[in-house]
Amino acid sequence: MPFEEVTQKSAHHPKPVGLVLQYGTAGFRTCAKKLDHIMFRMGLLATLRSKKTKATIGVMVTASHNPEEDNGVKLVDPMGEMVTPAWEGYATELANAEQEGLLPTLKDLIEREAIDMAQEANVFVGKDTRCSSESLSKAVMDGVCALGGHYNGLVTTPQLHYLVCCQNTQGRYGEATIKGYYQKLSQAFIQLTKNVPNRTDDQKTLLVDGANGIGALKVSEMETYLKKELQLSLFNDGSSGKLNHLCGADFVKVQQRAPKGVEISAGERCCSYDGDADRIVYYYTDSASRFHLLDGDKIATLISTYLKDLLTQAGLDLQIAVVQTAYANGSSTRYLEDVMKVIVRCTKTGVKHLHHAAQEFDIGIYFEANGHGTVLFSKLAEEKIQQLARDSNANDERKRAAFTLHNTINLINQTVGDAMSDMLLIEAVLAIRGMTVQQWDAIYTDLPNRQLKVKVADRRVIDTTDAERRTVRPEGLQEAIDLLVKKYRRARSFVRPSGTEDVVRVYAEADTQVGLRGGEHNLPCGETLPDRDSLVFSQHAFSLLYACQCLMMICSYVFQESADALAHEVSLAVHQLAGGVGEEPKPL
Ligand SMILES: CC(=O)N[C@H]1[C@@H](OP(=O)(O)O)O[C@H](CO)[C@@H](O)[C@@H]1O
Ligand SMILES: [Mg+2]
Repeated sequence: MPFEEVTQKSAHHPKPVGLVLQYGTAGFRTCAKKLDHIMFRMGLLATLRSKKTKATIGVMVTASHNPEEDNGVKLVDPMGEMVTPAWEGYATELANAEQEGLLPTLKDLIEREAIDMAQEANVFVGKDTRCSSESLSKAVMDGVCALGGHYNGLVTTPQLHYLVCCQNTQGRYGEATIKGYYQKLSQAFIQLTKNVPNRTDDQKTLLVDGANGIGALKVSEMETYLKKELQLSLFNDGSSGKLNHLCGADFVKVQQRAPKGVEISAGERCCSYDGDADRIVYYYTDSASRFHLLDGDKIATLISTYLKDLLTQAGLDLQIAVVQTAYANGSSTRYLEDVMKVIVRCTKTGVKHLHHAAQEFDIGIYFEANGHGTVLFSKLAEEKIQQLARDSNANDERKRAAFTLHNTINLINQTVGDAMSDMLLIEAVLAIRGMTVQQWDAIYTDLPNRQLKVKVADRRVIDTTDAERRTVRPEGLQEAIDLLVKKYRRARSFVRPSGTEDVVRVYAEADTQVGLRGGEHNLPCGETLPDRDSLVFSQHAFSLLYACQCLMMICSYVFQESADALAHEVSLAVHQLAGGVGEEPKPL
């Protein structure tokens, strides 16, 4: 009986009494030391899910952008998507059963789901480069072995999703090997860029910050397949630095500055992956050394502009939508709705929510502002594109557009956001449209924004609604936020409990000086800007150019200061009304 083996093996992976963890935004995630029993149990659960679905299931051991000391685990369903919500619930039940309750919980689950235990099981296990991932993935394998078969390997999260999908579609999505993944993506990239006239060396080179993680390893493996059509300068490749430390997509996005360890010259195109390479952000510095970030919102805009134009050229009537979360910059939403006239949806944070919403459209482009996203094509959309590419009566322009769309589909990892696939797509789009990173950046201007974290005793006291844009609990918090937001123009702020860290996240954006305290505003370099009144009166003394430059600088710092001030004030409200622990948040 397999249950005897479960009992025997689970004794090697004991649960610390009383420890309660929840399957959150991206599975279980916490300090690696607390996860051994969770891994074993997720091995068991994945095997049951495999028996239930009669398909290969994936288990990924990673804590993505979290610090090196953390780890985590999440399950991947047969088509490469996140595990279905009911099974997230089972995961939490199984994880929290005390040692003696494990077997009854397992048996109860088998009964509820009517699982045929004689059915074969197949589980792919992936892991990132964290030190703890080695032993934790072995714990998963122990769980799998107690009930079924396995696969093991060092892969990025999106590679695992891809492998699972290929395996369960009998190769229709691609070959279920890492080599197959590199070949599929590289061939599509080469096809897309081969006819681009005058692609300069600048367009063919890109700086990549690998966050000292698995993405660095894997992107250098892929480079040979790209046949010099894209040449990468890889930084933070894991040879010396620490995973995600002062580098990687999350650091760059949240800190709004370049990562450590990357030598950037003015105007050079750079990108950063996160720790498991399912996110990407781009950036550059201008000639005045100012940092410019191109995040998930800018990526979504670039890709939707590209796809919309291709559909027009192809004469295909397919509905495009962009899915965002509350973290999307207000300027991006406005641009997409008002200028591009595409449908925009807002969902809760977490890729599973965005992915689900994107599936409702012919072409659903989803990106979290942090750079996690991809594009989904419905079956109908893919068929229409294929048909047109084969149609001998269609004119050359339409057919060319259909071929380009077909190669674009092959370049995209539709199972989940994928830094490597997204990077190739962005590079192809920039090449095809002959755009520089500065031109891309200029499509719209981000509203200054700030993200902060507040420590509270129990973050579950915060309950949200309206895709997390408003709080319903604790009492008085939303009213306080509303009052604070009113002090600023074009301002927006919301708070929500994180699903991956023990903090409450605060987001604020604003574009106006209204509500700022008067007096001096200090630049980061320590210089003092004149206050508003003296600026107005002293304009006569300035040359026009100098006045404009000065004004632009002031605007940029003052606007940023509004976003910072609002974020700080909202953090204080959270601290006061939601059980903040430790010192009150300090102004930035
Ligand atoms: C503001 C933010 O970036 N939140 C991230 C973060 O979730 P939180 O629930 O906010 O901790 O990690 C998730 C998993 O990687 C990612 O999907 C999400 O976008
Ligand atoms: Mg990640």
